[in-house]
Amino acid sequence: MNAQSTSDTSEAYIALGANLGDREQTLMSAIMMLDKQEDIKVTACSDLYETDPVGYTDQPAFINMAISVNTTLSPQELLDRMLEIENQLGRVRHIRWGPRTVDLDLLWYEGVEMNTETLILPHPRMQERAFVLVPLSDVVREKSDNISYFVQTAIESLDERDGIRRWKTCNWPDESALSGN
Ligand SMILES: Nc1ncnc2c1ncn2[C@@H]1O[C@H](COP(=O)(O)OP(=O)(O)OP(=O)(O)O)[C@@H](O)[C@H]1O
Ligand SMILES: Nc1nc2c(c(=O)[nH]1)N=C(CO)CN2
Repeated sequence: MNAQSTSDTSEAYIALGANLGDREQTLMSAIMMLDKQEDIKVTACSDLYETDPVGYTDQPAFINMAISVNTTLSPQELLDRMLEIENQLGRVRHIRWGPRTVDLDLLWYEGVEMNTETLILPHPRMQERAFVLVPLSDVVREKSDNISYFVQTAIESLDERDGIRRWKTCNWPDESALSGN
């Protein structure tokens, strides 16, 4: 059974990005692969945004999204599943901040702050990235917890919000809502 919202489940937020191959198809595959796991349920999905590359700029535009999940996994277990999915979808690491088939970042995990060699929470660079915060604001809008306040405050503090274009809507779990927008 998929992870439902009970006392042993936690809410987490994941950012997705892609700028190689069929970006939209790859991102939807990643979301479906997460949701198919017994201990992860995807609960909401942002719109899809086309975004100009940040950091290393000589690369194609990205599609960026964010999702919320309920999970019974620990933060590290959840990250490990995300990295497995990146590998299954053919991600190869070349240049830091360079082109990628798919990138999954764990942004925030309910009630957890941590800093290990393999996982930092909340994600250390999320506050400065419009390509993360704008999609994330779609999925935190209805939330009553402090993530919503955190995201809103961070968006207001951004120096730069250009280069982010709404591309398509995503009415998860109705995949057909993606086509023909
Ligand atoms: N919150 C986090 N989410 C995802 N990866 C993290 C996180 N904290 C630490 N990491 C570590 O970062 C490593 C490298 O991640 P990745 O290759 O996706 O970086 P990047 O996308 O190039 O850059 P950035 O981290 O700035 O987005 C991962 O293998 C993981 O162990
Ligand atoms: N627009 C955009 N730029 C980026 C992105 C991304 O997802 N979107 N990811 C990066 C590495 O994490 C570096 N630069």
